[in-house]
Amino acid sequence: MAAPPAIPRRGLFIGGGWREPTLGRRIPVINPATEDTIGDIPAATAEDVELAVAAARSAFLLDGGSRWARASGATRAKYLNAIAAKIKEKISYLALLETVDSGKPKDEAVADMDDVAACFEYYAALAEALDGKQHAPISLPMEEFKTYVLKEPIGVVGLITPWNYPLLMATWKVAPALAAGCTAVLKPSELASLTCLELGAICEEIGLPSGVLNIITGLGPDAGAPIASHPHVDKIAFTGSTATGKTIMTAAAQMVKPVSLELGGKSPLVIFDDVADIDKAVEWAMFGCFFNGGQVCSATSRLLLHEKIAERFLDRLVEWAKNIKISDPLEEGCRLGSVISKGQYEKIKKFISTARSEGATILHGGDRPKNLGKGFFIEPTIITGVSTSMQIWREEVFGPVICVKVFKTESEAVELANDTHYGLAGGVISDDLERCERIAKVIHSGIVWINCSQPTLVQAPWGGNKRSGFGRELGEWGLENYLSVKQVTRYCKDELYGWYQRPSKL
Ligand SMILES: NC(=O)c1ccc[n+]([C@@H]2O[C@H](COP(=O)([O-])OP(=O)(O)OC[C@H]3O[C@@H](n4cnc5c(N)ncnc54)[C@H](O)[C@@H]3O)[C@@H](O)[C@H]2O)c1
Ligand SMILES: C[N+](C)(C)CC=O
Repeated sequence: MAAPPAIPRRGLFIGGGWREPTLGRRIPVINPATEDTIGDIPAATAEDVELAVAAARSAFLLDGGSRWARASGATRAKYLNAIAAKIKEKISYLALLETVDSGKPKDEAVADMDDVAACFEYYAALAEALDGKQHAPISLPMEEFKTYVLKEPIGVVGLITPWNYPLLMATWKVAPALAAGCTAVLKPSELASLTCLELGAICEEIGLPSGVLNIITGLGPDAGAPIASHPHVDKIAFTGSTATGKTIMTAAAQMVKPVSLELGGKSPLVIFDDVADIDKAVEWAMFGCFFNGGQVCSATSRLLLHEKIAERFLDRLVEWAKNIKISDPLEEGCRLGSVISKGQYEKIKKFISTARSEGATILHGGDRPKNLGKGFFIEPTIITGVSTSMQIWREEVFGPVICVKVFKTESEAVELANDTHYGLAGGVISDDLERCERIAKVIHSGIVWINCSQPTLVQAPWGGNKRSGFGRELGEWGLENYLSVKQVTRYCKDELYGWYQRPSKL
């Protein structure tokens, strides 16, 4: 088993340096796999947010913006590539920190850190490409005007992120925001902030200009809310629960501040009877809801099985689920770690007991694994006998819990797939590709996977519809989130425009 890493004691990262929170408060860091307190993080309040926003604003405006906001994209790209290089250099350490902070298996944390570095590199390339996209001419049907477009950074952005992929979800915002020329205040989740604070240390090491990225840790209402309502924060990008998303949108609305919201989900995975290889489909169903302990916004937690394969499929699913290595996430080969916190553990247990009391069947799991007396571990859980009015069908669990329904026809499958207020993702597994394409068009979601579940590609747009939020991260859409489009129009004839009559010369 890998040795647990040393936990650094960090302050808030503001204006390129470290400072203790104004009120001196700190929040304990608990390793969810052992329940041990392993360190603490600063608990920022509105006073610290003031300092961070002021640092970000002055970095945005410094020297007329020539140091950052109006520097060439190529200049900013050098910093983003330098951050990526440092992440790669420290990958094992960062992955171990993420593991003990979040409870996710070490192998998953390593993959997350790879994705973090790749995301910084990707947006470095887009920052460079942005230089060539400035002054793009607009074709006009007249000659007296010439128009071109500038893409400018929105300003100071507030980035508020969740705990399930702590550094990766922060990176999905930080990398494009900095590539665009914005300056930022990042507020990661109080439940997992360690790697985000290390990002501050990396920015310091590579010499990122002071104030370009500020990192404030603390509770949502104390440190997140003042960012959302701050008059000098020009945009909020938020990933988290639908409930918090609504609060943030309400606060931002008071200043007509733009927001992008990546919220929760209850995504379907539809599996047809024509699949030749049942095990291949079973593995994707597992990946869709047990990866990261099911604490994935896009988890395909509603499994829809064609009646002809349902029994066979569920038998195999249970066999595969029994075979998952559940252990301390630092152990080699671990494939299911603990969930993030005691609160989340209890919430998931409550979802399972409510499903049981509403008449569903717990086909597999539902409890703490017998070999693990400590830590917030829950077995991979498969629930059948579900009706569409049950809580387990309607609400996001954010844990390793799949609920299953059986369908007879393609149209019934589509109706069930769309029977949700959410609209983040969905998947279909069938050997009939025409059918897959047909279903991809009619699932109401921002993402559809065919013959898989969960691949996340930095080049492709990510985001949802309905109560899963709006706006798209990743790809070129992720950069547009942080850019404002300005038209510049010039009158270019020597003559008068000629609308008003020239007064006679005296
Ligand atoms: N759509 C996506 O891409 C995506 C990705 C990851 C997670 N999520 C969603 O995130 C949720 C789980 O994450 P969570 O429990 O950290 O969510 P959460 O809403 O509890 O917290 C998210 C962030 O908001 C902050 N916050 C809380 N209250 C606040 C307030 N009043 N004002 C400002 N900030 C506040 C928290 O401190 C945290 O940093 C799930 O619903 C999941 O689906 C979505
Ligand atoms: C997209 N993903 C899976 C990395 C994070 C969503 O929770």
